[in-house]
Amino acid sequence: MNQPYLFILNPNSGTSIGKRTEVLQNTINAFAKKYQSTAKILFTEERAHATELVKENLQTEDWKAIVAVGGDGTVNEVAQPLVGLQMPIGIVPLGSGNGLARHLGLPLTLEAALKRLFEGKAITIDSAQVNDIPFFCTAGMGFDAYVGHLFSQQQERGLSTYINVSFRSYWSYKPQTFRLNGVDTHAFSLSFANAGQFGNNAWVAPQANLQDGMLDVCTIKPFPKWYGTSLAYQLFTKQLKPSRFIDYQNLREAVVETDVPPMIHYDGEPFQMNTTRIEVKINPASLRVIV
Ligand SMILES: Nc1ncnc2c1ncn2[C@@H]1O[C@H](COP(=O)(O)OP(=O)(O)OP(=O)(O)O)[C@@H](O)[C@H]1O
Repeated sequence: MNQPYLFILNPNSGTSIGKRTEVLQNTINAFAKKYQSTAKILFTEERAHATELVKENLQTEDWKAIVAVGGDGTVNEVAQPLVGLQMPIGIVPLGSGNGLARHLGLPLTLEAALKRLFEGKAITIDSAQVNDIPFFCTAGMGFDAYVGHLFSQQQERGLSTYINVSFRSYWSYKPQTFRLNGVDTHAFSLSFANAGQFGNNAWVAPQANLQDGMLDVCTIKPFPKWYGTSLAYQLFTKQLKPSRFIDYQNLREAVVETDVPPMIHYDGEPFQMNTTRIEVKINPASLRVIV
């Protein structure tokens, strides 16, 4: 028998996990059996529960990997306790955006993702943190954080809800001023990219590399409304590049100061900071992930 796998499923991720828990469990067990392994399957019950489940179960067996079944928020919660450890995370990307999985080129359907998991190899990637909150895909302030906040308040998740919320927010959102490494920066959004995309193939930093020990910091400056369509086109065709509205910096760390504590997002999860000084930094080669 091969080493067992621990699966953590978030029934709230994406649009389908909660509706087909039995099928998911049966499929995971069938794959484990096919690869002469076993699977322990646990479901999260609330926000942050995945992190607790990983901590409680980390030492109970000689796991081959701990697998997040869900979106970037679930990956974040499962990965947090694995930073700096040899234990790899596996990803079955059944969330709404699946930014990290898409960047890594992982399959997005259940069967294909499980096949890759059981046949894949572990690589080591960078992780990052915003103050003391780890993130693995992207974090940011401004428009992205605002959309993340509104998205989290919707009943339905999934891509269509995300587009709807983004489109509605676009008309009312007012750019803000951030002091980025001592420089006053009036911005529509400020994004810190470990991976290159927010999810749903919205590539905010197409050049981002998960193994270069650097963050790609993307400032989208305030732009006229007519530029919005062109910006969206560039974002979704992986063609965003420096221009009079877009600025990139390649940094190991950044300090952002604001007048009032900002709303941020980390891996799409909205979070209201309680401080006006935000430090973002990269932790090179700190997470093993099966690809
Ligand atoms: N049982 C649960 N009930 C409600 N919310 C939960 C539960 N378990 C976890 N959560 C929360 O669900 C949220 C969404 O999870 P996740 O990010 O994986 O899905 P998603 O937003 O659909 O996908 P993505 O982040 O890729 O767009 C996270 O904030 C997570 O903490």
